[in-house]
Amino acid sequence: TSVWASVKAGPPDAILGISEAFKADTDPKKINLGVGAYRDNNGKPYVLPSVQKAEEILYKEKSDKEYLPITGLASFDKLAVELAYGEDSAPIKEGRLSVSQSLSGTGALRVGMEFLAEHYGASKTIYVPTPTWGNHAAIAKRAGLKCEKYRYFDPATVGLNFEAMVEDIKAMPEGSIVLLHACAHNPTGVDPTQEQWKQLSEVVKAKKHFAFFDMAYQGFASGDTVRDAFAVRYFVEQGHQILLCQSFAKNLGLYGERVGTVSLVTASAEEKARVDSQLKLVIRPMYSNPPVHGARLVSTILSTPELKEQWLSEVKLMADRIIDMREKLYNKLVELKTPGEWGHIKSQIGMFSFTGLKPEQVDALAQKAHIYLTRDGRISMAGLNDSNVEYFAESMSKVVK
Ligand SMILES: Cc1ncc(COP(=O)(O)O)c(CN[C@@H](CCC(=O)O)C(=O)O)c1O
Repeated sequence: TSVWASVKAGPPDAILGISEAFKADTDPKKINLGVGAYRDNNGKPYVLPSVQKAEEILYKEKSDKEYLPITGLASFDKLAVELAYGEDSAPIKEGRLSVSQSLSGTGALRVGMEFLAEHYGASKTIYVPTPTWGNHAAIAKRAGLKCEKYRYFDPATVGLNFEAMVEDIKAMPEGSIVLLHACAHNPTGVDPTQEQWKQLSEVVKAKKHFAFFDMAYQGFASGDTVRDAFAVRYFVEQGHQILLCQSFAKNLGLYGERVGTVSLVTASAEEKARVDSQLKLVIRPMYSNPPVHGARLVSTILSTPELKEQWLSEVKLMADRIIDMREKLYNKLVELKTPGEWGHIKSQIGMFSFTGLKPEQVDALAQKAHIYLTRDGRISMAGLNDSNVEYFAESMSKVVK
């Protein structure tokens, strides 16, 4: 028999599998609201003009294709964490922020969790919100961490169950690892307020928990990269030694370039050096060193003032278009007298709206209306535009009635 005779067929990915089903559908009315990837008002992927300009600059530079260091392109690492933490962040100024380029956000999560599994003594359990991004638990498992949950979303109010979240964080064994979405929570689009983040910092500190931030959407929630980094910067100012996973997939449209960072706040430059050396020992046998092109693009943009300004206006344009689609979808659903309350579609922020649609309603939308979204009822708002939002609202209204 074949060497692989015993290999079982695995399930399609809950998110990326939706795109496969969408591609296979031949109906011209089809709409893909699955994968969290921005599309412009014509439904097309958007290569940011600032990225196109950086491509031209790089092309003229005719750089070589040599290996990067294990921790990536140094200029990219520096500029990326300055964007996240702020240029005047104490760990950066005091030379005690350990940072490595990563294979986008997923790679940062994997390296970060493997690092904790090996070096974080207080716990081998990471607590993730309910619900959370579909890949978090699988990454934790392969990284060697146990994955548990804390309450987060309240279906009754379609909002944050802050009291339950705090209660669960307080109930975790001291020193637990708490995964926090820095902004634009996926899949719910529901974030703590700045006031609530301050309370969360106190609760995490009181229990000596470890704050593990996933920031995949900086700039995408509010259109303002500083505002979206509030939680990360506040926790650092409050003295938490956080780990941060950063992605440039969405806010710079570099999905397939796989550009991100993983960073850890340490106590001193000497400790940073030891942490750096152990990060390298996790990365080297995993993928040795990261791809150079995307890092050069980001480094070019963030180090050229007019390009950075242009980029910031582009990320705000993307965020604003999504907010515009929230308004339009809400108005259409109300116009169609769709049973139920739909205000959450407007109040949620970031790429996604957690509609409240049930799995069987999601299946009906795929089968009858050729509209694809994840079975938890999440829709990627950027999949909507002025020419399909009415059709989507009508179809959604039908399955709800
Ligand atoms: C919270 C969160 N963390 C990390 C990532 C990883 O993104 P990278 O591309 O590795 O930087 C995503 C992407 N989630 C999107 C995109 C598709 C996917 O990878 O699932 C989504 O949920 O649709 C995410 O939503």
